[in-house]
Amino acid sequence: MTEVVTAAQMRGIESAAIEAGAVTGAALMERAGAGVVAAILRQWPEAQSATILCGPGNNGGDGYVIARLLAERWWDVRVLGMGDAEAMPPDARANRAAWQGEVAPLTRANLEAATDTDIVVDAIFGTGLTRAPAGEVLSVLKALGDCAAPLVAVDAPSGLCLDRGIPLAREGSVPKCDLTVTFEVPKIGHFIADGPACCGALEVVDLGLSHWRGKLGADTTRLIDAVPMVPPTEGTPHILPNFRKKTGHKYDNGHALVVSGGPSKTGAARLAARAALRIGAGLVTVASPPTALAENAMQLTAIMTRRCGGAAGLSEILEDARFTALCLGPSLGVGEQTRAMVRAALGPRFVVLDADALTSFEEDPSELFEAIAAVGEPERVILTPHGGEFGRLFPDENAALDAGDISKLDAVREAAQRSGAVVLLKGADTVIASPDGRSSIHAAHCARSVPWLATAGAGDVLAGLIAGLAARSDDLHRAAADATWLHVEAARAFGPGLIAEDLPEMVPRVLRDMGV
Ligand SMILES: NC(=O)C1=CN([C@@H]2O[C@H](COP(=O)(O)OP(=O)(O)OC[C@H]3O[C@@H](n4cnc5c(N)ncnc54)[C@H](OP(=O)(O)O)[C@@H]3O)[C@@H](O)[C@H]2O)[C@@H](O)CC1
Ligand SMILES: [K+]
Repeated sequence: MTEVVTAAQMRGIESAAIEAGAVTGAALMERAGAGVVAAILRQWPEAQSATILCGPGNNGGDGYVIARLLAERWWDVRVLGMGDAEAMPPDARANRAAWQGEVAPLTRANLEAATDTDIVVDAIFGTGLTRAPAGEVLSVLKALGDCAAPLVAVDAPSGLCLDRGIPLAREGSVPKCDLTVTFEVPKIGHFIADGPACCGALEVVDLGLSHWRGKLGADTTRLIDAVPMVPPTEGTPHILPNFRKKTGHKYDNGHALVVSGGPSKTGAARLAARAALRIGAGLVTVASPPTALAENAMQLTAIMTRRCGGAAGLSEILEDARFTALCLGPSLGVGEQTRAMVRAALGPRFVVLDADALTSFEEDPSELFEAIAAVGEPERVILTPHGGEFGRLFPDENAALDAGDISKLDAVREAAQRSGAVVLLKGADTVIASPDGRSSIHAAHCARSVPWLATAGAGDVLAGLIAGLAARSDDLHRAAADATWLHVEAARAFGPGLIAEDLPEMVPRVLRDMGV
């Protein structure tokens, strides 16, 4: 998996390399600018002219390198620059001085006058954006949205916070780019919240800093491959070992239990159960209230059924230690009976709590967190809320997220610490965080965009995939990350028209195509 970093971590990598004498800032800027030029030439081989918008810092410095390199290729290049050249950081100042052409002021009027350009390059702000753009530069950013020419962002669409993926000014203040070219390693803001929609396709230019990247802490966020990058990442070898079943007895691949709701509320559990079986749990059983047993049994074949009378019945079933993972919540009903079942479920096995198992603790989430803590074994429980359920369980984190004070990543990390559980917050940007500090992001954007996955029951399937993988795994975070990837991949493989029942049926094809 690829790491994704904050702006501060990126600065740390860059300055460690420079301080060690391995590279100069000027050389990095040249590599960065050359990387953007190469990406532009690949993407728009017919283009001949560009308007480069250069900011007052090193992002602007990259812009001056790009202007020079394109002019050397006989492109017609126009530069609009912001700020006083003397006040620029040294490498940027040197590159501005090396630019032989004119630098017109970066104003909305000058941008709108540049109608005859093939490409517009946004090199106004990158990782150094510290506050909301205002005044003339804000006006320029808004006007960029109306540009007819393709828009290429250097490191980031200007105005986007690369830690939170949100505009630092108000909505509409970050241009929607066709291509974003970032450096060395993608930033968190490229993948969460508004980031992917603003970035367009994302390309990463290697600056040769992998040695210093390797010194990032263990709590660095991972990107769940395959990522929406250009060119597309080839293969997904890291996933293979986890998807491959153990040769041997069916019990060697675990036994997943999915708890069903009552009569006419049983479909969600069956969807989850089928997903768990398809992803390779050795056995899957649906625990059903007696009143819904016939309804479940009539629609299940390879999946077994067990009569389960409430929390006491569940405890009895779980005396069989061969149940290695449990999924509980889809269509289970909200209330004390579900709370009691959750308490009964927590124990020496992986437990996926979804939907009603989460909402049932809305009045007092601490009751759930105390029950999880009482199990004593870390990383045994995963909570898989959508945005609404997350707000019910973690109102403080959710309020800070809504206010833009913290990123989705940090909100989920805090939720993992607060709950003592792995937390997976669903969305087109899915974030997973564990109490041990690990975090992962999956962005279903660009080539991996699957709007048709927003369909009834898709969440139940995800819960089942996690339970099925966890049943034969020893790492719940990893199982959740791989299930998230597979969920999107199955939706991509089916395409538009998808309904939740189709997702488990696509799993064999996806696994086969991966070479599992
Ligand atoms: N990391 C790497 O390996 C490499 C990084 N490289 C490049 O460097 C970029 C980072 O450069 P950077 O640190 O100079 O920051 P950058 O984004 O240019 O902005 C800072 C300037 O903007 C200003 N400013 C900020 N907010 C503002 C606002 N709202 N409104 C107005 N002004 C505002 C701020 O002013 P100040 O806050 O100082 O008053 C300062 O002048 C990075 O994104 C990448 O492109 C490559 O060259 C080489 C390899
Ligand atoms: K930029």
